[in-house]
Amino acid sequence: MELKELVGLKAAEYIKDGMTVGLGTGSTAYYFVKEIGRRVNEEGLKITGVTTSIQTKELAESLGIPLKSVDEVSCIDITVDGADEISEDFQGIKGGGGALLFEKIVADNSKKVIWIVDESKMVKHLGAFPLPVEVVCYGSIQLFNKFNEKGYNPEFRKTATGDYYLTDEKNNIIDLHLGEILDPKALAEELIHLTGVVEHGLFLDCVDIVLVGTKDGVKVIEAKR
Ligand SMILES: O=C[C@H](O)[C@H](O)[C@H](O)COP(=O)(O)O
Repeated sequence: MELKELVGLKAAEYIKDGMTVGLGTGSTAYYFVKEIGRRVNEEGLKITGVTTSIQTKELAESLGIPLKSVDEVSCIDITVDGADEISEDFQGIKGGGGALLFEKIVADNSKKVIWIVDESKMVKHLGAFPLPVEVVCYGSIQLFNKFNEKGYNPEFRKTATGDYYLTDEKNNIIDLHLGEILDPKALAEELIHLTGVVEHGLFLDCVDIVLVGTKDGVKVIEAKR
């Protein structure tokens, strides 16, 4: 079994009847959502899902998982999501799949957040993975130029056909190729205050449990935040 599938199945064990569950986005979260769908259909599991992207909404709908929007629930019991990088002190980069904005809104409204990754995502410092920054289209070239001046090595995310990538909220993404982020909190603070930046992919002090898929099985790590 693929490591991504292993952690997806393990995460589903945390989900119990009556819960409101944040359904993450990406190729790892896919296995979690599939398993929740299977349990809803085969075991009669009663949950309400809150999705983190149009992609996950379509998947969950196709599996018959009952859904509500984040604004229709009082809070979310557990959110299970993937991550692009997790540092030694459990800070994360997310948004490789472009879903960072909805993912952060859902995570911020969750009592417990679980990230599911394979061991290749566990790093010492964040930054080898390009940091996604979601920006409104108007003025995005000005922001790009600012990032360039700061030496952040920006790159507009493009589609396979060469068009500017658009998020579910119809914003652009600028990926910053930083190499190493030694002070993620300072960077997060700087980015979120730039006019035109909607959100960035630094997910700080956000996760409670990390499930890491290794060749020897799933490692369960309780993160302190
Ligand atoms: O925008 C996408 C999300 O943040 C994903 O959870 C993240 O990119 C990890 O995706 P994957 O499990 O496909 O590596």
